[in-house]
Order: sequence, then structure tokens, then C-alpha cells
Amino acid sequence: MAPILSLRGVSRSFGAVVVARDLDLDLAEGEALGMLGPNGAGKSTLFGLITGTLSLNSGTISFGGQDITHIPAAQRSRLGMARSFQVPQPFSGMTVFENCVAAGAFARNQAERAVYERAAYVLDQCGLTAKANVKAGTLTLLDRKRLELARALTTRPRLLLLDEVAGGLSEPECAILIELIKDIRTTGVSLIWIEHVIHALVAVVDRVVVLAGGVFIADDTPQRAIQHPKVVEVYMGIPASEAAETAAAGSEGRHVPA
Ligand SMILES: Nc1ncnc2c1ncn2[C@@H]1O[C@H](COP(=O)(O)OP(=O)(O)OP(=O)(O)O)[C@@H](O)[C@H]1O
Repeated sequence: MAPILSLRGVSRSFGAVVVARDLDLDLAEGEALGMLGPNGAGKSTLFGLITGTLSLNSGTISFGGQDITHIPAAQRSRLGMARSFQVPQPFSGMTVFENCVAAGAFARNQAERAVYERAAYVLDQCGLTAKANVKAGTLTLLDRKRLELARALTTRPRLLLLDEVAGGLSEPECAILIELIKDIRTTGVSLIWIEHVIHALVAVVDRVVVLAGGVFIADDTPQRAIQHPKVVEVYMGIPASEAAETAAAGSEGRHVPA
């Protein structure tokens, strides 16, 4: 089956800062991909390139088999892309329900009434039904994160891009969010999740890519990716050669990607 999302030769710099250097990436329909990388590596920028809020310096992006490289962000969202933001950005003076309706109506260019049913369904899915009439600005952090997900889901995305949704949550709150994202996965939506809370990511995704220096230094199963010597080097400051030796000594027979 053709991938739902394909990046080919994608490059983007900000002055001397290269955040994407000739990147290729395929995401299968229904796949959940985790994205790791040090602060400032360019992960959120990559979301901007995929959703069309930022332009590429070179390369192509296709979505659902269609070349979307030059398609504006609003149109990409109508094709079925939605993202959540690192810092939740609800309309604070509007209720939780109104926030979802506004997101759904705008993204799909529909009358608000046409998305009421979807918004109610999604609020239930995200555990927010009891807060439907509460102003978004009064929500706890966990509920703001849930609302970020709900707003994105109201648009009926085929591809959901999550940017650090677990950040700042306590462990019990994080466990609730993990279950919610697992539940969202069962609907068949494809997912890319940028996250620094690695255990949350590993609990949910099928595959992890690690972005550093504008390239993917690892692309593997979650367990293998986080133990990749280059990843250990970037995160822990241990030279890749030493990290590889430690990994080999500690787990005889385990596959360590080259
Ligand atoms: N609009 C912009 N203009 C100039 N530089 C930018 C712009 N957006 C991002 N950058 C720079 O690009 C680099 C990548 O930023 P980005 O936010 O994509 O990283 P990130 O991997 O998501 O980081 P974090 O994990 O800290 O959120 C950073 O050095 C950032 O300062």
C-alpha cells in the first residue's frame, strides 16, 4: 500500500541553522511514528513543513498519493491533516465545545452546525464531555492537552501530528494521556508524535525516528532507536563507538543498527 505521507529530499534552513538536510520519510497508513531529537533539532519545524505553515527550501511532500508541496496550509487541513501544538492554544474565552466546533468547521470549511455531532463524539472520546460548557481558559493542563487532541480530532484527520502533548504532565496524568492516544490509534488514524517523554512515546508508537543535525540518525523500532549508539551520543554525550561497545556487552545478540 502507498504511504499516506512521503517526504523526499526535504531541506530547510534558517540562516546558518540547517534543520532538515535532504530528508526522506515514509509513513504507512495507520502507522504511529515517534519523533525524538534534542532541543532545537527541527522537529516542530518539520511539522510546519508537513502542514504547510512553513515552506521548503527544496524537496517534495506527498499526502494520500497527492503532491502537496505547493498546497497552502488550509487546503492541507481539508485533505485530512491536523496538528496539536506544544503549548495548547485554545480560544480561552470560548467553551470546550465551541473550541472543537470552531476547529472542525474551519478545517473542513463547513457550517458550525454540521460539526456539532462530531464535536460531541470527540469530547466523549477525550473524556471532556463533563467540561463541554466550561471556558477553555479555566481548564487544567491535562484537560487543555485533551482539548488539543479533541480540536484536532474534530477535523476528522487521516494524519494527526502531535507536538509534545505529554510535556508538563504528572505521571498519573501522563498515563491517562497514553491510554487516550492508544484509543485514538484504534480508529485507524496515522500519527506522528514528537515527544521528549520517551516512555510515553515508546508505549504507543510502532517506530521512532531521531532527528539531529538535520538528518535522521536513527529509524527503527522504539526500543532499538533509543539505544542506537548515535542517539546515545547525542543525548548522553557518550561517543558513539563507546555506546556501541556498551550496548553490545550489555545485550549479547541484540540487533544494533549500523
Ligand atoms: N521562524 C524561524 N526563524 C528562525 N529560526 C527558527 C524559526 N523557527 C525555528 N527556528 C530555529 O530552528 C531550529 C529548530 O527549531 P524547532 O522549534 O523546530 O526545534 P525542535 O526540535 O522542535 O525543538 P524543541 O524540542 O526544543 O521544541 C531552532 O534553532 C530554532 O531557533
